[in-house]
Amino acid sequence: MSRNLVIALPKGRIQEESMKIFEKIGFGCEEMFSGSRKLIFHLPQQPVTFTIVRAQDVPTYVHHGAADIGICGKDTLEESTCELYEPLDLGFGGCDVVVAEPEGFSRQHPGYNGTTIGTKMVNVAERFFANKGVDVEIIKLYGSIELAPLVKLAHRVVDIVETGETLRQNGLVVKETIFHSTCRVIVNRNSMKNRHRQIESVLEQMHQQL
Ligand SMILES: Nc1ncnc2c1ncn2[C@@H]1O[C@H](COP(=O)(O)OP(=O)(O)OP(=O)(O)O)[C@@H](O)[C@H]1O
Ligand SMILES: O=P(O)(O)OC[C@H]1O[C@H](OP(=O)(O)OP(=O)(O)O)[C@H](O)[C@@H]1O
Repeated sequence: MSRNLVIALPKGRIQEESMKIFEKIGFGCEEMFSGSRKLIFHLPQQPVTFTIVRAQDVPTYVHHGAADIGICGKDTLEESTCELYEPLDLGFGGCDVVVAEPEGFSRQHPGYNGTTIGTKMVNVAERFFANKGVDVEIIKLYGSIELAPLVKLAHRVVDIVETGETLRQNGLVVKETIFHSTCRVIVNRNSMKNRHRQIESVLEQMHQQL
């Protein structure tokens, strides 16, 4: 008998919605909803295993075949260098990836050339500015991105905006939107071939819930 279908669920703000969509297609797991600290859950009635993975690591687990299927934001996929299938847009987890700056900054410095950019999303930022043919210095950060321009670590940031509250409370404004992001289902390339019927059926059922 083949091994269980392994599904990588993202920890954090998109975890609950991700679990809910699987619950709706009959892959509910009470223990997983109960605040357990376990990172792996085998469904009792089905050949399905869930793993709990940091959102940014989901593409890596799926790319290497440690999971057959995963859920993560389009922003995470754009940042990742993994080769994956991305068959379904789930619609939730909506946010924009933007260039933001202190209010009024562009009146004095309208261009990007010679400026510094603070961001978690180094690959996205590099591609975006390279496509514009401008020369910027990118500074890799891991969080509190909006702080960077306030303390003169960087002129601007590339970051996620959902409600806009973090920008507002820190006196920043959007200069440009790079793209809109929503959560996607991703599938390992070999799994898509070797477990085609099973994965197609899961995708079809998920699609029906949207
Ligand atoms: N306000 C938001 N901030 C960050 N991500 C958001 C927001 N709203 C929706 N998202 C989506 O949720 C996904 C997961 O975000 P989450 O903060 O849980 O994980 P993460 O980006 O890996 O952060 P962390 O470094 O805290 O683990 C993002 O990749 C993005 O697609
Ligand atoms: O538009 P909003 O609704 O305010 O959401 C956007 C903020 O949320 C995220 O930060 P997060 O909470 O993940 O903090 P961190 O970057 O410090 O990890 C993101 O990096 C923005 O700072």
